[in-house]
Amino acid sequence: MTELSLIRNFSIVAHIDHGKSTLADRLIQMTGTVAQRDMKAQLLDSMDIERERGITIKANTVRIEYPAKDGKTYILNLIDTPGHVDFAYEVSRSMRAVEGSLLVVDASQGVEAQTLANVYQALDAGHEIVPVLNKIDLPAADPDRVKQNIEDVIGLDASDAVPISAKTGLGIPEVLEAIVTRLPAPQGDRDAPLKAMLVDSWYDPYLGVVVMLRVMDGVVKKGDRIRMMQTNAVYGIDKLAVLKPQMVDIPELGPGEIGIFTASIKQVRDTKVGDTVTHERKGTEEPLPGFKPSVPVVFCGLFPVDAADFEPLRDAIEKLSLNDASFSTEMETSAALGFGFRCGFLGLLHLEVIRDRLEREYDLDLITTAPSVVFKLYMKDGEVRDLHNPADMPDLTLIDHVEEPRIKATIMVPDEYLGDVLKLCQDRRGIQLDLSYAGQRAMVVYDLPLAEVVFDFYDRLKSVTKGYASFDYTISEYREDHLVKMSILVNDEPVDALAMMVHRDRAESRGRGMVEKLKDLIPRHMFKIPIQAAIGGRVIARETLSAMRKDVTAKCYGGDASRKRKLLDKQKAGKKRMRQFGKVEIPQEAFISALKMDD
Ligand SMILES: Nc1nc2c(ncn2[C@@H]2O[C@H](COP(=O)(O)OP(=O)(O)OP(=O)(O)O)[C@@H](O)[C@H]2O)c(=O)[nH]1
Repeated sequence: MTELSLIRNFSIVAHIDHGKSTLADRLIQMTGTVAQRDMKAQLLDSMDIERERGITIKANTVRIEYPAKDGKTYILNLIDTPGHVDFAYEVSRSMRAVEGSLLVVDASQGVEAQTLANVYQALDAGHEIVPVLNKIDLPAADPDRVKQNIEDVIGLDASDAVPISAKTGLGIPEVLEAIVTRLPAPQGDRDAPLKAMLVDSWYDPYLGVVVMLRVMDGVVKKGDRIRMMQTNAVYGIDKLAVLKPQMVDIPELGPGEIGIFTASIKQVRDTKVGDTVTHERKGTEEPLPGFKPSVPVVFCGLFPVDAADFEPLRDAIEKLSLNDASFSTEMETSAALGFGFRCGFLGLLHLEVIRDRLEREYDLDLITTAPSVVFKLYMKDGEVRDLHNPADMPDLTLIDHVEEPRIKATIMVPDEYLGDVLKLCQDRRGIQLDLSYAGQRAMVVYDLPLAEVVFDFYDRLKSVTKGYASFDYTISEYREDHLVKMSILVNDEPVDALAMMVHRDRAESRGRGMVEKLKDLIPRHMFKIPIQAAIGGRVIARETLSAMRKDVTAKCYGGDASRKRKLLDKQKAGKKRMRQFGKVEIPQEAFISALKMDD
């Protein structure tokens, strides 16, 4: 057990690519936590295992021993927080497990949207903050400008910011001293009942569920029986360890300490980030305040291209959800796409990560239906329903009104692109809340409907700003708007996977856009195909795909058999990515492309 005054707990907050991982590696290396010659091998090893097992090894969560200039040896606990906005709630909880943060800002770039979002969370958690200016080895680095930028945009005193190069190692000793001298030691009472926060958890195929915790009060030992206060589940601790970054067993953890335990827990779902862990007997009465579970906000359907892949898809989804409590799934049947799953995600990135893993690691060909948010339906009979799938929208006459989730989005962008960004936000039904400048960069804050952002907002933002904008958001509230379900009919039959919720005022233009695109995306058939967009029974847009005249094999003159076969094989391969719908074949890209909005 370590004396409180010799412990420092911290996290690193940064915008993506500003050097958070490089700095963490450097801190580990400089303190000899991993022997110099093992450094590369070891960190790479754990990454290989990570890839191999498909699990997250918390490479950036580490306990470091640091002999400081004052002659004492300190324990520094660095905890890694998920970097993306989708996990904002979990980040904000895990921030409460530490007392301070290093704020890393790229000295050649300055403050970006995620710098802001992350630093605000650290400030909310009551952190002491040490600004660190990274990449000063770059010719473009301008530490003085970026110091000023931190003061202007964040309002944080940056006069004592530590200039470093995580790449060359310059300034790392100063960072270690700053952690000891400028960040506060934790507080806690060793004699009080056990109160610990569940900071993170992950599934390890060999150990089962691994739980990371931060002890606030009391002492936890190997063999103890503990209770999770939210779920009321009781477990016996099998293994208690600290991460250096490899697991090293430890007999007990006292106040201020951070470590991991295993306890024959089956699913990550049973461990809720932010929950309070106490002893089964003589535990604390009072859980840590402010617990709330994270809820999925973006839903989409995942269907196998080949119906025979349904079982493999089910297995893969089960495996992935073992390690991801925030990914929810249920079976879904679609007239157009057959059997699949309706899946819920914390946000768009979360969706992309899961879909990519299913396709890459499990080698599945998937059709993803348009992402949709959860709408709240206020029915005339007083009931309130959550609508996860536009295809399930009840008859309009039964509904009093519909509410949709809104977000508060912060976008930072160089001046010259501001006009395009404002137009993009305006086109997506945005309401401007704030506009300010820091040097050449503008910061705009918009209130936007999440539904308008879930599809291709990031892509559009990137392309109109040539990649120079940074973006971050938080969900703000549900609000009423005039929202209706738009159906798409191909050859007079509704294609449920293409149904979507739209704002009434935009329905015509969206419908027209959709049918025009579908006309290009659906190959011609031997007959004419009407493509329509409709609201209720009323058609709001219509296109007709004319019939094909020639047989594709006709130009083979019937003579060259091998060529003819090749052509047919090619068609067959193409078909793999097609879905038969009634008499019409719709290629899978139609389901995605048709929904992209062109502004
Ligand atoms: N020139 C220079 N490059 C650096 C320095 N620190 C980090 N980099 C580079 O910047 C890039 C991003 O660094 P990372 O440490 O991966 O950044 P990160 O913030 O952890 O990014 P994510 O892991 O993607 O969130 C890498 O290519 C690094 O090699 C530095 O001090 N100088």
